This record gives sequence, C-alpha cells and structure tokens, in this order.
Amino acid sequence: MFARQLIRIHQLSRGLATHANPGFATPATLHLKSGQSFKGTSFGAPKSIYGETVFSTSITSYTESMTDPSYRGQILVFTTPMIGNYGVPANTAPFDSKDVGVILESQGVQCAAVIVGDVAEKFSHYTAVQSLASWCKNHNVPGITGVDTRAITRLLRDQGTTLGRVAIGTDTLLPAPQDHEYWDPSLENLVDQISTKAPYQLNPTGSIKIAVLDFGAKANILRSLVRRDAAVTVLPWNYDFNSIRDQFDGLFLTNGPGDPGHCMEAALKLRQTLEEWDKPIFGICMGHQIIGMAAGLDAYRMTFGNRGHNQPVLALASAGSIKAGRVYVTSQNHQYALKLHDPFPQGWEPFFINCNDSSVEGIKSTVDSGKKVWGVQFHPESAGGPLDTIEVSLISLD
Ligand SMILES: NC(=O)CC[C@H](N)C(=O)O
Repeated sequence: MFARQLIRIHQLSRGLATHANPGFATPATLHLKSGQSFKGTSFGAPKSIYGETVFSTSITSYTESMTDPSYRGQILVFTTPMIGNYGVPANTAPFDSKDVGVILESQGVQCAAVIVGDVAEKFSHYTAVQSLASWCKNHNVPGITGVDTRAITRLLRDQGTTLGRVAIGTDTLLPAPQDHEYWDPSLENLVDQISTKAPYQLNPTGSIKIAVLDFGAKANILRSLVRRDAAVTVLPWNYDFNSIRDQFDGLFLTNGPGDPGHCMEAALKLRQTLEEWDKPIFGICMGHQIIGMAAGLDAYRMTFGNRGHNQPVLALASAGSIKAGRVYVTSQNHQYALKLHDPFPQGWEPFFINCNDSSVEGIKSTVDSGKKVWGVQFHPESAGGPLDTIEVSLISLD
C-alpha cells in the first residue's frame, strides 16, 4: 500500500498521472481494421467512434491541430509522448480587421478522437482555462492515453493510414469490429459538411477584395488575409465564383478535409476561371489540389500522408522571397497529393517538392503563361508550425 502511495505521489509530482483513480480508470481500446488492438485508458468524452487513424509528428500546437477542420473524421495519434501540458486557452477573439472570432483554428474540436502516450492532467500556461481532457469532454470527443503511440505509428507508417475504432468503457468488452463495420470518412464529401452554407464578409472596409472558397478553412488563413488588410468574402466551396468575379482583386482556395475528388465540381468551375480571368489565384493544401485538378493534374491518395511541423520542401522555382534550390521547413496535414506529371500541363510548373518522399508540394503558372496562379501543399500560414514560408502568400508572379 505504501509503495502504491509513493508511486502515486511520484506520478502527481511529474504532472503526468494518467490514471487519476488507479483501479477505477475507464478502459479504452483502439482497434485497427488491419487487426491490431491497443488497450489504454479513456480521457475526454466517454463515447465510442469510428474514423481514419493518422499520426502527426508535431511536438506542440495540439490545440491548433485538433481544431483544424482538415482533421475531420480522423483519429489523431500524436507521436509526441506527452500531450496536454499547456492546457487549452479560451477560444474567443474579436471580429475586426485583425481577427476572425476565434483564437484556435475553428470553433470546436474537429478530429474524431485523439490518441496519446501520456495525457497531462496538470497543465500550466498563462492563457490556459482548462485541461485537454475537459476540453475533449466538452466537445464530445474521446481520447485514449497510456498506449504505445510509437508502435501504432510504426504500423501506420508501414501499412498506411488505417480505419479505426475507438471503443470506450463497456464497449471495450465487445470483440473488435468486423471489416464492414468500419466507417471510411474518405467516402464522404466532408467539405460539404464543414464549408460555410452562405457567403459572409470579414473586414469589409479592407483595401483589397479577396474572395475565399471555403473547403474547411483554418482560421489562421482568414486571419492572415484580414491582417494584411484584405476585405474577405468567404464563399461556400461550390459557389459560382465566375458570376461575381469582377468584384474581386483575387481568389483564394482554402485547406479542407477528405478526398479532393469529391470537389471536382469546384475544380471544373475553377477551370473556367483560369481560362477567362487573369487576376491572382492562390490555394493552400486542398486549395492547391483543386488548382492542380483544374490545371489538368491528377490527385492521388498517399500511403500515410504528411502530418507534422517538420516537413522539408525544396523550392524548384524562385518567386518573391522564395529561392530555387533552397529547402524550407513546413507545417503539413494532408493525405492526398498532386501527381508529378511529366511533362507538366502547358503553362504550369512544379514550385516545391517534398525532400522526404518527392511528392509535389507546390505548383505555379509559368511566367510566360500570363497568369498569376500558385498553390502549396504545405501550410505557409502555420498555426502551428514554422513560419519559414509565410511569405509564399505575398509573392508576385509578374
Ligand atoms: N489540409 C488539407 O487541406 C488537406 C487536403 C486533403 N484533405 C488531404 O488530406 O490531402
């Protein structure tokens, strides 16, 4: 008994205690469709869910990742051993020329569940108002702690992103689901679920008018635009931009969840825009994939995607402060990528390439095409991640 108390005191003093009530913690299991199961302890909402199991190598910014709408439908495994030690801030900001109403990347937690090695029950940060566990509970999102996230990551890295089931409490007593019971989010048009239903404006008196097609925008993308004094009109992902394009100085296409193939309608509309409109067009992640599809490139599903804040990309062309031949460290969260067609479609060239897996990380219109269109697979606006490529949004392709 004395030994158990000593262990408990040691756990509490480290701020790591996973099992607040030894013997009473709610069991939780992650089942993978490939047949493996990982047993741990529940934190967050006592709710069982299905999703697509992915891993992120980011060592910080769990709050930003979890509110990024591109993680919708995904069971997010953090490779960093301890998550939650700086808690969660209040998520409100003003709506003005500097901000977009939230501190984090959207109103709520977007991923389906989180899996961590060790959830920090104690948290400390001057902006923190609650723990990771209570935040998950408030947003009805389950978490599992006390599992070997390294083993899960090695599996996912070998076999690729895998459908999963998070079973909580008495559901852990049930056998692992049958193959047909797993839910595959990539079969759904998740963009249509998350995109704004009606147009709205931010910073309407801004000095340059930018239309934004919303595939599931991260707040920091919109925030980055308003902080540069853009008057931003956010449109549903499949809005007929061509019917209103004369009112705008530029078009931006955001990040978004799921398979870009579900957004072919947007790519076809954009193809017309590319043919008939010469103003700047820029896209990030899903937006970049849509620009590529409109340009005639194919998108494909990667084995395990790239998620983390340490992805090196090599610039193949110079533009603005970006120099060909230089490597930039970037923030990423994607499962799909554009194919490296050889030759590239007329009027287009690769802009960046991933140093680890050679996937296309950016495309741009060629200088002699007369267009000013570019897109990047990574997140130059960060939140979280490095700011190395922040100026990629400011380049001029004149
Ligand atoms: N962050 C994103 O926009 C991701 C784009 C797309 N859903 C993918 O997974 O590749």
